[in-house]
Amino acid sequence: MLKKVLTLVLVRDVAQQRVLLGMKKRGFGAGKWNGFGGKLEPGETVEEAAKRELLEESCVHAEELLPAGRIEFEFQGDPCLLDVHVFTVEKYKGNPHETEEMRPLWYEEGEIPFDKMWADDRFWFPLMLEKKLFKARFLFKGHETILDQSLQVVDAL
Ligand SMILES: CSc1nc2ncnc(N)c2[nH]1
Repeated sequence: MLKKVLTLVLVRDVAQQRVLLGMKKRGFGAGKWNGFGGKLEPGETVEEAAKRELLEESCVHAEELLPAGRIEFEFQGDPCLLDVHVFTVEKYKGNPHETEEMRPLWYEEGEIPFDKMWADDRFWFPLMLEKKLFKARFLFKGHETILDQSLQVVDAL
């Protein structure tokens, strides 16, 4: 199996109990509210890539990345496994702005639009919001159906 490392960043306004999501405007996952992130560039650490993608996609500058979880995605029939490092950001600079990639919007923690997001999010978002480190695996059939999954709280990633 080929493995591709990706980053996924959720910005939190803890004071107002809100989470920043982005409406993906093109490419993989277009039409869904997502976290921010993407691929690593050559020579980049996971953290550097996470900060860069967040800035590029939302104009928000992360001052501190908090590891939140690790998710492995498999898509039936696709030999490439996605190894996603999930981070939350509570200390950041700048206000979210729409970019070519993403239209950012703050959502109240109790009103996350799970039915307009990837199907996996509803399973791990609650752990992320409770600051419980998690490891998960999802086997997708297409982009909407989860065939198999595992999710566990861990002491360390
Ligand atoms: C490939 S499956 C996937 N789940 C996701 N959840 C939130 N934001 C993403 N970009 C996600 N991708």
